[in-house]
Amino acid sequence: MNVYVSNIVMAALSFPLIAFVITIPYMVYQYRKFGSIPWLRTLVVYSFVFYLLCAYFLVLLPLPEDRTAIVPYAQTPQLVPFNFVHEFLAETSFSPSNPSTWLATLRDPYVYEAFFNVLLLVPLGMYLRYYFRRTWWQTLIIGFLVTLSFETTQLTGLWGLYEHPYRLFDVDDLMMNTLGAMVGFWMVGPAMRVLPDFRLVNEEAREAGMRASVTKRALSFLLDLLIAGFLGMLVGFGLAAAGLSGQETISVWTDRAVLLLCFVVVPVVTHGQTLGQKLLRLRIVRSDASRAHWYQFLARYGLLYLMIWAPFAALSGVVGLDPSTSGEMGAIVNFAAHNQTLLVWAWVVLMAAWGVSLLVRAVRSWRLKRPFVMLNGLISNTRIMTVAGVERERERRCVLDVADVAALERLIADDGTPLAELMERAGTAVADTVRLHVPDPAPVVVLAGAGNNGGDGWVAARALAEQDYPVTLITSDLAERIKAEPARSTALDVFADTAERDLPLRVLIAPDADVLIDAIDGAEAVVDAILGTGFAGDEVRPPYAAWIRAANRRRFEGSRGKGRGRHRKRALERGRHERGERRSAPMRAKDAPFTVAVDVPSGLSAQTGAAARPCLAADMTVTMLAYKPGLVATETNRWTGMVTLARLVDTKPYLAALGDELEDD
Ligand SMILES: NC(=O)C1=CN([C@@H]2O[C@H](COP(=O)(O)OP(=O)(O)OC[C@H]3O[C@@H](n4cnc5c(N)ncnc54)[C@H](OP(=O)(O)O)[C@@H]3O)[C@@H](O)[C@H]2O)[C@H](O)CC1
Ligand SMILES: [K+]
Repeated sequence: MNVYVSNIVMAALSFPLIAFVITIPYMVYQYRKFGSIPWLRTLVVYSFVFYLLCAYFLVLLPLPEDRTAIVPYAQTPQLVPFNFVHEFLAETSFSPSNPSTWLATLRDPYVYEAFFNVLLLVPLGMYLRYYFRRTWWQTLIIGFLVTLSFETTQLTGLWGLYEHPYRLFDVDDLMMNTLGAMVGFWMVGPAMRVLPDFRLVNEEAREAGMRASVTKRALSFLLDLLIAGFLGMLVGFGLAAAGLSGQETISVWTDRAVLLLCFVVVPVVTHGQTLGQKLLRLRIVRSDASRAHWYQFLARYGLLYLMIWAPFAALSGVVGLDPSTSGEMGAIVNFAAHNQTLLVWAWVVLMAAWGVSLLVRAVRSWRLKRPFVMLNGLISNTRIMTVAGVERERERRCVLDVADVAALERLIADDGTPLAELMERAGTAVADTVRLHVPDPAPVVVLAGAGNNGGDGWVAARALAEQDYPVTLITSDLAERIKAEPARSTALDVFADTAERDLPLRVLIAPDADVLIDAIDGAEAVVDAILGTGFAGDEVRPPYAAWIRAANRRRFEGSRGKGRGRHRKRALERGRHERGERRSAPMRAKDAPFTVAVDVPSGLSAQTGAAARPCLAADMTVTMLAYKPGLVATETNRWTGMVTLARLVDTKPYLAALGDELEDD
């Protein structure tokens, strides 16, 4: 027993070192893959590393005294399955019918070793299922391979490091370890219902990763300094080889050249990325996310260089250091040494001003939830954004009026991609969004209007049903009575497909209020494909108004089946959240379904952003082809939730043509 404990202590002692070594690569990998690093993931990954360390130490330690040691019992592999049961029965007085022998059994080495062998890989099975999302058979194979690696390491004497096996290769160990992995796999199953789902954690991390956090920027700067330091070292070797190593001025200027290369020349070549930023998918841009000029990189990093070194150099002058000892900033130091009183004051004032500005910028960024802006960024009019953030910002700047979107659609159709195909892609994009937020098949309600926005809804409904999501599509009329094209043919197509392929998709035509509310109450996701860019007026007509009210009620009040009925009824009568009379947006209910609006939330004018009565409140809006003016105004955020763009096609060439057309007009 003591051996187990001491091995775990050994693992705990070596863990900080391992953690230190893996942290930078881990952060770089996570930032590249997800953009941000949730604490939960770090906890899980580091605990997994610690567990592996414990497992290997338990299996491999203690090592024999010397390389040639022969451990007699370990020389012949034990290949008889269940040998430990025979040995146990042969050597003890255990009798199943005699309870007084049971307790002694637990203290028997054969029993507790088998127990520990099972226990050893229980966590592995848990991690494999919960974090790595492996199936049972993959867990079985991985569990077996891991235990095989333990046993072969023992058999080969740490892969040849020792001349003889120092522990017994035992098939019973293989079996018990693998069993342990499977026990872990089954045990974690029920817990996964309450544990956070890592697919959603990843999704949130991706969203949060759109921002260039302070940590991410600091890490990229650290990487750049490491790269510059390494290059500086190489140059140093070069200088030494050329016999120039002793010359201070040369080394000062080569250091500066290396910094210039890393922080100015490289960004010029890569259009705004130092190597560290490239690694972490960051980019230096102007404050409006447009491309920065070479002199801005120079200003940004030149200022930073001065901000880091000048105060120290000036201070050393002020405190009377010998200019010749302070190296590269000698001139400043020299000047400072001769104007001490003046400089002491100038220095104090500047530092105080800098401190105050730092505080102001920090409070501003915290209150407005905006990234922290560095002083050198402010002066050079540059900032660091994530590559994805730059992309999104640029997309959001390319806003098209609703009439222009229609013109764009025509251009695309004339070029050979018909509207029906665009509808197919639009609906698929919506279904993909639902699947990202509700990763396992669960009931979905699609509210489909009679226009082409509804057509997108029909496509999304089929795409989800194809992935085994039980879908209820609510429509106001029979598919054949839909007037808009290609919505009509698409709906007919989906209808026929559903019957033919027996998809889990039921269509409710003009359901009454109770049926509608029941369907929405049972849904994990709601797709709002009622009204899109074709909506007009400041009131939504029936039956859509009732659909929107039902979806909003479920979103803000929770499901009807879950108590608080009277309270909810009153709230519904007041209907304040629909009329937008509340100053602040109402709280989303905890159990609200994920609500995604197709193109624009129903009731919101895509052109002006004005909300009609009622207007649907979504968690996310997937808008097609281009952002519309009504979606980018911050006030509409409470209806749209986060807005993402589904490009459907590469719109760049068409946008250029459209631009020419608009100019001609
Ligand atoms: N942009 C693209 O690339 C694509 C967009 N698609 C989708 O199509 C819609 C636009 O479709 P459209 O048919 O032009 O219009 P809508 O479906 O948004 O709306 C038309 C229906 O709305 C009814 N309506 C209008 N005002 C009201 C109101 N105040 N109350 C109730 N109902 C209203 C209207 O009924 P009418 O009786 O007035 O005719 C129509 O039934 C776009 O948003 C995208 O989602 C395609 O997928 C292709 C690609
Ligand atoms: K909609």
